[in-house]
Amino acid sequence: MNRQHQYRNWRILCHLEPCGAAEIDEAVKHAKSAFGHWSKLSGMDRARIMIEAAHIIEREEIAEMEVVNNGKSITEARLDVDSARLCIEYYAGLASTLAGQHVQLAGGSFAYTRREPLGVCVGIGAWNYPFQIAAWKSAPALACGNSMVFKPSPVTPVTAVLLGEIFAQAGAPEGLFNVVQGGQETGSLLCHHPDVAKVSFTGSVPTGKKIMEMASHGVKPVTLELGGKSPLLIFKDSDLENAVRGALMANFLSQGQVCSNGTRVFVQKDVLPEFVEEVVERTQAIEIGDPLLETTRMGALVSRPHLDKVLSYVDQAKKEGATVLCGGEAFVPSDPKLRGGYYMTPCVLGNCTDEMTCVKEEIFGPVMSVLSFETEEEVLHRANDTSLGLAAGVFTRDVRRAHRVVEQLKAGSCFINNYNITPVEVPFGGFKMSGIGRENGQVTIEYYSQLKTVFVEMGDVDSLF
Ligand SMILES: NC(=O)c1ccc[n+]([C@@H]2O[C@H](COP(=O)([O-])OP(=O)(O)OC[C@H]3O[C@@H](n4cnc5c(N)ncnc54)[C@H](O)[C@@H]3O)[C@@H](O)[C@H]2O)c1
Ligand SMILES: C[N+](C)(C)CCCC=O
Repeated sequence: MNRQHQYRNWRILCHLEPCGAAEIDEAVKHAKSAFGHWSKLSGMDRARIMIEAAHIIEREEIAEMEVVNNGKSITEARLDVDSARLCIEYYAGLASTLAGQHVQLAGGSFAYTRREPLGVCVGIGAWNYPFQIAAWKSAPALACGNSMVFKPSPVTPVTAVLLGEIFAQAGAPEGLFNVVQGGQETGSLLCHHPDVAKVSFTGSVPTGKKIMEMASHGVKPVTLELGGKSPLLIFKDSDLENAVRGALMANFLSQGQVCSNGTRVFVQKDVLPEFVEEVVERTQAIEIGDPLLETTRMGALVSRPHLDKVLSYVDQAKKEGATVLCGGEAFVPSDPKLRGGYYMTPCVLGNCTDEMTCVKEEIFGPVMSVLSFETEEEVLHRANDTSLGLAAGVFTRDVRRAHRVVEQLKAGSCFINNYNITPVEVPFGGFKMSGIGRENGQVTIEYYSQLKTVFVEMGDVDSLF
């Protein structure tokens, strides 16, 4: 097929220029100036503006723009936007609770601690949850009194700009949340900028390592939310209906482009045939197509090169001996306006073994690898045999087994009898090479603030000299 014909339905959303050193300098300067004002406000005053931003998010139709930005279904985009809104509300609630400690010392002297903001924080986002990532980073940063310069992925540059407009509309001081566009060069300029106090990054492990290295030059703290190859353990005593639902949630949200996905599905041998039959039937029933339709459950992958990469993982799996139980092919929707879109049929791979590439590497697409196991000890060893540790899940009716297993799973987020839920009140982040620090939950306040200790002498100086 000639390329012109194949891609005739391409539409250009907008033209964006990557920001260079001068633009980055300007953005950081604005953020620094906003920080001066914002950091002096009370938590209650910061909260008021953040709550207003959350209300605007509720009123605006952002989800449709996210669909166009990323390709995911409107149903999922609405959930992502809602998670962004909830996150901003949650941290608005925490803004006025930030407090230090009072410590009594001898002779009436005392010390107290102050929780202070860091300054200008940089956020660098991945393309799979563009709006949500911008909110998950900016909400705790702003609640603590910081300002932010945010760089979305150049693949999905649109909706972070909307968030910037929303904060401004809500009454945030000019320069509080700035969006800069560009790829790795722009990101690198941000990490190296001397007036940047912290870098919070979401993306791949190789880029995460570079971010950490760049930040180390300025001894800047980093939050790294990186990749995963998470295990999902399904024991024979589990409620199989729920386990199948969980496996689908663990693999096919956002066209499988989810860091926390449980792509290594270990099923106890006794229930493997039943599980496979049910999971394949449900996977084949997933409605693929126009992501703006209410009935669609799987939209388009993010780009042509990414679709090609995911399909090549399926080919490689076949060559290495896995069985394609369903899907794994490029999909051409019947609607002519969608032809040339980056669709594929969700795939379940059977007969997988631990050495296969599909089981070892993060595919970041709708490809579930099913593996069989016999004992708890064996599956725990295999589940933990990876350098990554973002998430893990277990399905069982045995409550003692559930807690015993999660205690031994080496992952930052463990799910018992569910998968891929991320309430904003709960910390999220990885063990091992899946990252450093946490997003969401109270603990994230510690990643966007620093403690100052103040000693107060009530007597005379007891000098040794
Ligand atoms: N743990 C999490 O919360 C989480 C969430 C979403 C995605 N991810 C991971 O993200 C990856 C997919 O996203 P991606 O392809 O956008 O990742 P990526 O690492 O290619 O890019 C992420 C961001 O980093 C920027 N970047 C790239 N090189 C840079 C450099 N040298 N200096 C500064 N910035 C640079 C990119 O422009 C982009 O904004 C997957 O591995 C996935 O698991 C993790
Ligand atoms: C909301 N999810 C589906 C758990 C995704 C969290 C962010 C990771 O990519």
